[in-house]
Amino acid sequence: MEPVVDLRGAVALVGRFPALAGADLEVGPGEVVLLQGPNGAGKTTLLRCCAGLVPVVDGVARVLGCDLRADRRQVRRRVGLLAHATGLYDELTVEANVAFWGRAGGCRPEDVEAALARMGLDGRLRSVDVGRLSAGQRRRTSLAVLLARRPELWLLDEPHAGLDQAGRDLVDGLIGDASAAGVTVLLSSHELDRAAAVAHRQVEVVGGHVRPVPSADEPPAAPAEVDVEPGGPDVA
Ligand SMILES: Nc1ncnc2c1ncn2[C@@H]1O[C@H](COP(=O)(O)OP(=O)(O)OP(=O)(O)O)[C@@H](O)[C@H]1O
Repeated sequence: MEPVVDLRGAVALVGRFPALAGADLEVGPGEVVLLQGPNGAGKTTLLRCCAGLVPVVDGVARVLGCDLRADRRQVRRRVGLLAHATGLYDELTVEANVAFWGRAGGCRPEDVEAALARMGLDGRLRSVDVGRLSAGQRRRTSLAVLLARRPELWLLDEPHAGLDQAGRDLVDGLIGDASAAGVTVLLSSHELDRAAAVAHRQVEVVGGHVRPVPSADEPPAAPAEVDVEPGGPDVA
């Protein structure tokens, strides 16, 4: 089966800066993969790259079977990106935003209703303009948009940020349900304990490269073999 995300030596530019500098990552259907790594490492760029928003100039970059180097626009309808910038319209209500962005992604009216209910936005908040929402309520609205669009690949940039305890638990539940339904999830987070609990595996992004992170129950790597000259190693 073809991987959902298939990056091999992918180089992606942000402006003229190669924020992905030869990234390798393969993710299969239904997998939940956590991207960890320091500030500026390239996590957001990797997620945006998979959403078809960043030009890939070298290597292999295929997402959901689409060749991002040939045409990165075709993948956009099939993925859901939860980003720092919400893209929501301040002057529209929560419900109107979810309906607008949901329809742009081809969703049905019942998907909008189900998404609002799942995110706890089906009461008073549905009629409130997004410009009047708190940061956490906006985050919930963005998540409702993502749910309504029912994407095949979820790309979540710091999905727990700005949410209260109930909201964080809700996000974890959404990720678990999505994965159980065969949806693939890539998420970045600095809240490693919480995010690791919902992920099947973790990778580390450093300097625009991706490295595996061994799982806690994997045996530690064998020590590297060292060639020792007869007479023993030099001691400084
Ligand atoms: N608009 C831009 N122009 C130039 N360089 C940029 C731009 N946006 C990001 N970069 C650079 O690309 C690199 C990767 O940034 P990215 O936002 O992907 O990192 P990150 O791992 O998501 O960081 P954080 O944990 O702080 O969110 C950084 O070195 C950053 O300075």
